[in-house]
Amino acid sequence: MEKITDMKKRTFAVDIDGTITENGGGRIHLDALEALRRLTNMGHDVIFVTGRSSVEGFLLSVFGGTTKVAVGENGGCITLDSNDHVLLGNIDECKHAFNVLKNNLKNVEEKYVFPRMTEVVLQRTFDLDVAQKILSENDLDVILSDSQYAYHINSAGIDKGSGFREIMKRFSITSDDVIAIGDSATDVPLFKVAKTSVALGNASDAVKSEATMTVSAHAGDGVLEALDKLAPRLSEI
Ligand SMILES: O=C(O)COP(=O)(O)O
Ligand SMILES: [Mg+2]
Repeated sequence: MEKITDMKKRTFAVDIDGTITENGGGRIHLDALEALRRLTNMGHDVIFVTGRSSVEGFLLSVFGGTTKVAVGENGGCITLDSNDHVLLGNIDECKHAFNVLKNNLKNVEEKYVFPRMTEVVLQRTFDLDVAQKILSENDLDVILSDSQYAYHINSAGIDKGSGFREIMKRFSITSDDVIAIGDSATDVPLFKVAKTSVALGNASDAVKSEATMTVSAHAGDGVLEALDKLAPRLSEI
């Protein structure tokens, strides 16, 4: 397992819900956030990549003291500053897919979240496989995914991996330098653009099988366990 003992700059691509939050309510695991701030102070980049809005991810980076850029909307939007957003997805085709689902399936309801510019966020109140079948029968080229907190309808080709690749292009980051940390299926595309990927203890076996390493602790405790394994020097500063 790779250890960060050299001072080569790394980029940590970190999920939010189920990764640095303590529970379904979104409360931040403060020790995990402090460890991520320490990594930033050491000269590494720590970038949140989330299914929440990119504004929430950006604000967390400001208040948390990590790198001031965020990928949100499950890869659909990047926020570079308070009024600088890069839209990578197209919300109209997501809204059309939502209406088709609503007309063909019971309990398809939007989730009340912060406003989205590129995707539709749904409550986890219907069978995902049945919904996927309806979308393909209607030739709707969108992605329906489950973060364990919400279902997301994103444009075709839009996921956390494509969103983070946009960051990598803009900041000349190579996969070798990326360490991805996450808990759910929506993080798997992000794992695939990283040389090192960590699935937390609360991740499913399917998600764990897609990561290069797993930890036993859940959420924020799992982030601390992973950083101890990857960056033992962290505790020395
Ligand atoms: O809003 C969600 O779907 C959960 O977001 P996450 O990608 O930070 O886990
Ligand atoms: Mg998550």
